[in-house]
Amino acid sequence: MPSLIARIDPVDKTAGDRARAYLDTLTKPPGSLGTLEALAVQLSEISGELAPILTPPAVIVFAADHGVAAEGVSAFPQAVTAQMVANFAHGGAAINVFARQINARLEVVDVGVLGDVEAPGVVVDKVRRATGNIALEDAMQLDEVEAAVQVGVNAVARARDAGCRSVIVGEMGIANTTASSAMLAAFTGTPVEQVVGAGTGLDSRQQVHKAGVITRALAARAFDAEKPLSVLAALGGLEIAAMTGAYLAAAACRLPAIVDGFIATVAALTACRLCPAVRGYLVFGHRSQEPGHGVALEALDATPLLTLGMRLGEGSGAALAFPLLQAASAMMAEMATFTSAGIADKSS
Ligand SMILES: O=C(O)c1ccc[n+]([C@@H]2O[C@H](COP(=O)([O-])O)[C@@H](O)[C@H]2O)c1
Ligand SMILES: Cc1cc2nc[nH]c2cc1C
Repeated sequence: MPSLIARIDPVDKTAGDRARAYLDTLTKPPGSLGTLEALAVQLSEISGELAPILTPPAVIVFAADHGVAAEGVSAFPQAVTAQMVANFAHGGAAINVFARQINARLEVVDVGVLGDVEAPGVVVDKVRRATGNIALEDAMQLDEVEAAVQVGVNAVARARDAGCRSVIVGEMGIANTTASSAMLAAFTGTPVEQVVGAGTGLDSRQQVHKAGVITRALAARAFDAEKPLSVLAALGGLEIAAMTGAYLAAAACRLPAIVDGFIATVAALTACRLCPAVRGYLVFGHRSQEPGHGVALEALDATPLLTLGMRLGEGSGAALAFPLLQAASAMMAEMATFTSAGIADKSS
């Protein structure tokens, strides 16, 4: 991992300045395309180009189970993780639909599902079968964290080798909002009650129980909040570690990564704590309804593109945001300038 981190350069601010200047020559009042203009600048900073090609996008969904599911912290049984992996493989999940809409290369990676999934096309890269129950023991050993991070790095390498020019990372793992909330509380010191939510649909009484489990885990586990890998080992998840690796790898390849919801943003925060330069490569797709997402976004000083009241995961919100990135790049490539269109510029 140190060699991967050494390969991550800060984004190119000079290319961003060039993009900003070019934007003001296009046939529109300066700044009138709002967030799309900021997005175009960021895509130039990432790629070094005025109008980078972003297609095809890669959608990589990492799946894993969580021992803490035994504490009754999810509205759904643990078996749903494996069942949804089979659904991804057969093309029936929301992310399959949205990935098809944007012509993405979709890959599903089993980095730690408890059982064996008999389904075509799933990449089986199991580091272990589920994490330990964080209320009772560490989620993983440090060498398992490193192996799971590498699973994410390898998945991005496959996507790049297949010609992908942007990366969307998603996840599936029953109880992973518990692991994500615990990690976020550990990283930021935010009170547990402010980072706990319904996940797949807990009522308010069940959320109090979930907060109690997280509080116990935080008290019982040994970790150093300044060492992201130790936080992953004590409280995290195999898919969260793989997503962390995927964000690091996207940055090392100078590819934009679109961050999805709560779990994805906690993984993105983990990657940025490991290497702050990763932040410049991240575009935030949507704001999840999970309350901890706001805390995680604030920790990253991030404003998502869309607010759709979603809380699904799988990379779904990021996939829906992808056309906005395409629009930002296309506007740079295709819009006329004041000069080329013979339109009078703003009077001085
Ligand atoms: O992405 C989000 O913001 C999000 C918010 C709530 C739930 N999820 C999904 O729901 C699962 C975790 O919920 P839970 O209640 O089992 O912890 C997991 O598979 C996630 O993909 C995802
Ligand atoms: C059905 C279902 C689909 C999901 N996709 C991501 N997390 C999920 C959780 C459940 C329960």
